[in-house]
Amino acid sequence: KEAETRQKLANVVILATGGTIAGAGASAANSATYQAAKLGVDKLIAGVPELADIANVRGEQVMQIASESISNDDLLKLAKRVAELADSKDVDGIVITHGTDTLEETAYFLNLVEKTDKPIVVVGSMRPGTAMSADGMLNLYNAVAVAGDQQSRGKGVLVTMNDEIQSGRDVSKAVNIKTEAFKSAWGPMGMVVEGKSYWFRLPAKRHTVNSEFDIKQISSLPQVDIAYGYGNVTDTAYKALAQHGAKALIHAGTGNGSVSSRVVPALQELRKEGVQIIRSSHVNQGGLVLRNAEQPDDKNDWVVAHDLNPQKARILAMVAMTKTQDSKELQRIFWEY
Ligand SMILES: NC(=O)C[C@H](N)C(=O)O
Repeated sequence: KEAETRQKLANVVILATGGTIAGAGASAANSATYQAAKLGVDKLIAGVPELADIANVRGEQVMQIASESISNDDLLKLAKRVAELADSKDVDGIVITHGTDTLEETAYFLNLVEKTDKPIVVVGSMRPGTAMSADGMLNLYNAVAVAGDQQSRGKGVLVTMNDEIQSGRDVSKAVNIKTEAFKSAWGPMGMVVEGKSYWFRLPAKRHTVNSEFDIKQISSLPQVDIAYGYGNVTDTAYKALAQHGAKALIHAGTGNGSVSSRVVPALQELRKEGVQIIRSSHVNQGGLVLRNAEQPDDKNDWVVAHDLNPQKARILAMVAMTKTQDSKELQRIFWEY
């Protein structure tokens, strides 16, 4: 009988990368002071015995780091392992445990390059497992539930935090310290409660199986950097980043992606030298940047990041530039993904 139930349950692989969900503090009162990336994946799984009721779960430790230190090479390594597992007949869904600081970047990267409709769910926590009211156990339980659910197929890479199912493309860490940290300008796709998913929306942008990008064809990512817009800004950072090899610069602009008059000439010059200039906005939620509003993008041959925040725009620019160096193609990709 038990063997029969096990056969019916979905096979979910948990790929652990570190972060606060694997963190440990000195006392239960330490909800914000702790070391990230301490616990191994087997301990994470053992900490939530209820996982065995909803899926056949096994774990792999892909890396053990705090997510602010994730590099492009780490992204490639993780994405390639996800692709291998997605190809495997005995894997129904994949969960990635991850630090929350760059979780939105990894989730968007996977959303662009994984050619599978199997559920891929990225999850983290705001408090370490040693803290009072730790959120990691429930977030992980929900992630496994969503990854093992047939209904989650073909909806792009997902993020489960704070009982919500979010699109990996749209979601962003908008708040720190609190457990309600992850928000999307366009709202969550659904809720997951007591291991059951409730869906309300679908993503409108191209992802996973409908993406023109495939991790199996990507072996390295071009250097793309971000420079920040603010009052009294100079062009120093932009020029320095280009000098140090940036192939594209994301302008984390004020408001509508506006650019200071002190910076415009340097960006026009850098574009002439071949660096792609991509205007995005650093407003907190929903920075929609329109082409030729604020700046004459057609004349400057610049690209706008659509609704992508600067860190997500960096991810898309890197992926896109593995295929094209043409600014018009880049702009098409920014509209479509
Ligand atoms: N809550 C967290 O996971 C934060 C941690 N610094 C990380 O991103 O790894």
